[in-house]
Amino acid sequence: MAASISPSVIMTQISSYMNTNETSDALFTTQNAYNAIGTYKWSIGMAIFILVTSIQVIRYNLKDRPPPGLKLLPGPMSTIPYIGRIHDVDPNAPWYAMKKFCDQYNGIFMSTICGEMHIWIGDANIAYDLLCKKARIYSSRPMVPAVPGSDSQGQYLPLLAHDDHWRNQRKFAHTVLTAGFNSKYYGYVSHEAKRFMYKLLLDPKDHYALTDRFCGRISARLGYGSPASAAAHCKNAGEFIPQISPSGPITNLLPFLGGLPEWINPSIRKVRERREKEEKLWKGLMKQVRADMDQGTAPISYARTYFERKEAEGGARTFGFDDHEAAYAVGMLVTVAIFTIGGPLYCFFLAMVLHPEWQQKVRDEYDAVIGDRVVEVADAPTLPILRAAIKECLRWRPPVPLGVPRLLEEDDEWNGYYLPKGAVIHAVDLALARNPELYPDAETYRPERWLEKDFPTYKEPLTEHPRLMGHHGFGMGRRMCPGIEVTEAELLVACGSIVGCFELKPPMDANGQPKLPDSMAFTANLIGGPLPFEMDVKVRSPEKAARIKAWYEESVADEAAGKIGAV
Ligand code: HEM
Repeated sequence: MAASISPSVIMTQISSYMNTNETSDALFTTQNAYNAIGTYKWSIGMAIFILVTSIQVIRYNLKDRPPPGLKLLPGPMSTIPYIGRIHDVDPNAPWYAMKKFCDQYNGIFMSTICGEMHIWIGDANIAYDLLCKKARIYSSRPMVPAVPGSDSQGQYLPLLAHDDHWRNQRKFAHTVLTAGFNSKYYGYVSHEAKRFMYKLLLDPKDHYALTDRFCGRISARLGYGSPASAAAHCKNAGEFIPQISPSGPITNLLPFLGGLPEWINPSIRKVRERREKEEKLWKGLMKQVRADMDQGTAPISYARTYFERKEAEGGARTFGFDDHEAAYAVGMLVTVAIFTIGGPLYCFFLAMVLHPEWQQKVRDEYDAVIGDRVVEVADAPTLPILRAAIKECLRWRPPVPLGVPRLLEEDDEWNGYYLPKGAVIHAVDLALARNPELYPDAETYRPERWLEKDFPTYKEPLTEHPRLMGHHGFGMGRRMCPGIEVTEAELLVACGSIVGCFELKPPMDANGQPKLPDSMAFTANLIGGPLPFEMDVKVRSPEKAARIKAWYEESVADEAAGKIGAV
């Protein structure tokens, strides 16, 4: 996604880029033929850089002029023309500055980043006016500069332009996710929660990695019917998300560097290598599912659904795509569900450590309603306190604080302002989540805002509300997130079961004082979550520990008996 720029991000990245020795190590030690280039490589590199920059600056000065009668949106002055505003934006959390500017400019402002216009929306009504009412022209995505062809090669659904690849993949996602929802995700979620708790019991300090792996295993099961690829998917997801983030490769900040050879811009090589590995992984898994289907042993999965539909249609282009695109459609759904759910799940643990009073309320509800078993997806209506504690995490620390960027496909006008074709549009979720009228005391974690009548966000009946569906954190209009229900299911089961069986506390320092985690220490990625923090995870009683062990053994036996995913 085209990147938001920040002053220090650019300076830090440029300096680390200029200092890297990677180029010389990789290519210039053994091949004499390159010696001459080696000697002048920085001169050549600088010459190319200056040439490309000059062309960009000229183009920038000629485009985006408003037609008569219209004006450009207001926005902060650029400290360095063309590059964009480059001070007072924290490179590790640019969303705070963007939220501040949204407030300063009454909910919408523009900035220029490397000659490209970015429009930032921090008001839900304006976002609705543009992204929903004018969905025809506001539903595309810009290419991620560091991932060439991200919008056009029929690969990554969330990044595709508003085209037939997107329509086909979106339909596929809707089909498999709805089937999963209707079948309560085939029991995969509670099945994996038993393993998660057992592993936590054995190794309570490993909570960060276990959280990631829990999401990866469910995702791999849903995608391919087996958790075997979970580790490979977690690794790929962990490398993919920085590569599409402003804080990732330098190309996302200075897109014209994407045109340079790999020896000048080594980040291009890293992206290429990850994509090659990912393609091999995803195509290999599709072959495996096909082979398991031939043996009659393939559990239900997105991949099996694709092949079954293809067979039923006599081998035609099912969902409008070939096997190559099908591999991407499945692989991307598996990948995206790891970091999107993993971040809020870990954020829930953070909130529980910082707010023991809410941890106790969630636990009391578990004791009263669930008693002595793992939470199931079907328990949702009876657990409003748990749902409120989860939803408040997504509002308090939005996992996609800048939204996922859109690309404006035609020139537009809004309230006398000119919004040019090609502008990158961001609905800044952090700003929406801090609306003081909707969310009084917005900076504070207060799940009661979803449970008590005197809050503007309260909704009845509590058997249904609060729920994640309809929350602005999942976007809006045609590109709204299709993964909301599976998110609800995984968070409900994992958060409820873990607080029901364990106590989550801050560790004590040498003076016996609690070492509270930093509630603001989050990843710098476009879609993120808390950085690993210290947390004591203690099982509530020896009886609970015995139950967790028994549940796990049952789950292993169920798996061995072929009961899991046997649809
Ligand atoms: C807390 C969890 C999640 C959050 C906060 C979240 C948020 C978002 C947001 C903000 C968007 C962009 C919407 C827009 O442009 O208006 C999006 C798109 C998307 N999400 Fe999620 N998401 C989550 C979980 C998931 C899961 C679990 C999946 C997969 C099953 C998923 C799959 C997708 C896909 C495929 C898109 C692209 C849709 C399109 O471009 O048409 N998300 N999500």
